[in-house]
Amino acid sequence: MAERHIAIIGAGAWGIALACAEGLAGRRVTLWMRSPVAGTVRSLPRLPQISLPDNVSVTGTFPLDADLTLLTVPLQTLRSVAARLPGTSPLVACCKGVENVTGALPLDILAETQPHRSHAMLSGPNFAIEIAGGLPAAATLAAARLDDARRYAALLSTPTLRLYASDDPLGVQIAGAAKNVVAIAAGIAIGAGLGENARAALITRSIVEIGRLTEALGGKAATIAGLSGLGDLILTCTGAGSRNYSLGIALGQGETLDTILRSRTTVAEGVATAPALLALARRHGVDMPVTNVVARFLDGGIDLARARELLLERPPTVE
Ligand SMILES: NC(=O)C1=CN([C@@H]2O[C@H](COP(=O)(O)OP(=O)(O)OC[C@H]3O[C@@H](n4cnc5c(N)ncnc54)[C@H](O)[C@@H]3O)[C@@H](O)[C@H]2O)C=CC1
Ligand SMILES: O=C(CO)COP(=O)(O)O
Repeated sequence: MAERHIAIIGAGAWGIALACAEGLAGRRVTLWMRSPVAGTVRSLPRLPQISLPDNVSVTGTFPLDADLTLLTVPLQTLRSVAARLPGTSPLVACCKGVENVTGALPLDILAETQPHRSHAMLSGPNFAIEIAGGLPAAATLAAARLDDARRYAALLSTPTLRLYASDDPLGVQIAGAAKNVVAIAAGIAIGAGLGENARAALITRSIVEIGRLTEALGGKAATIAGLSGLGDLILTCTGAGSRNYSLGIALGQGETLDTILRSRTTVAEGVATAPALLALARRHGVDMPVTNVVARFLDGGIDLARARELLLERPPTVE
């Protein structure tokens, strides 16, 4: 079989990690970054401890001839980057979130900016540093047509990164966006000293609200039990490496959002996604209590004491 060429757009932690995984699996990889690079670059600022495999080239020019193009820029910048992409290869969104201004999901943005190309979504419980280090992991590759999802999953799977195909891109996108918001809630619970029981309750109840929104938008609630839903909730709501969870912990300990954001250079997608996800749910008449508390707390509408009450004091209904 001819050598496969994978283009990766965005050289943050996730782009670097996927470049390592694909490069080590023997594929030719072109990793695009917005700041021009000179000469042969083997390590990049977001994961400085990682050395890129030889078959990964880093460039400031958009690649033209890839078999598949992965988009690994932060969700809020996806539209501006996708609109400039040349070529015809299928596009795989690897970013998680809801666009703040428009309420668009990743594949809505690709449909608007690149209407003539095929689109898919990759999402799952995957900390970049572990993927870059070749540790075993799994994720979901979803496309509207299962045949496409299978093809792209086969093209991208590696001996250590197992990709499962899905024909529910909507559910996978909602799950990937919502888990970052829930991770902030889980962090707040732990940071505020509410305990691990409280966190487990939050994670479990969030599955219900994410499933409700997914169904209301035409997706499958069962997707939320998979890698992009439950899998990523477990990782992000308990893993110390999560930026959303650690941001929540700092908030729960009383730090202000401004101070936390000023001390960081990496993206915590849940911050911009929380209000957009809540607005999306409201437009569809879906109640999302966990998302509601996170969005209101982040915008200063409620204080920590009220957030704690709201997270834990809803009258129990029927499970
Ligand atoms: N880091 C992780 O473990 C994982 C991240 N993701 C998702 O991948 C997406 C990217 O996250 P990370 O790579 O971790 O972020 P990061 O914070 O490490 O890096 C973001 C990168 O995007 C670049 N960037 C920012 N604005 C840009 C623009 N307008 N045009 C071009 N490039 C721009 C930055 O220079 C930086 O290199 C997010 O949606 C995140 O949720 C998904 C799975 C795992
Ligand atoms: O999406 C991720 C793991 O699947 C990364 O989570 P954070 O963005 O919270 O670090």
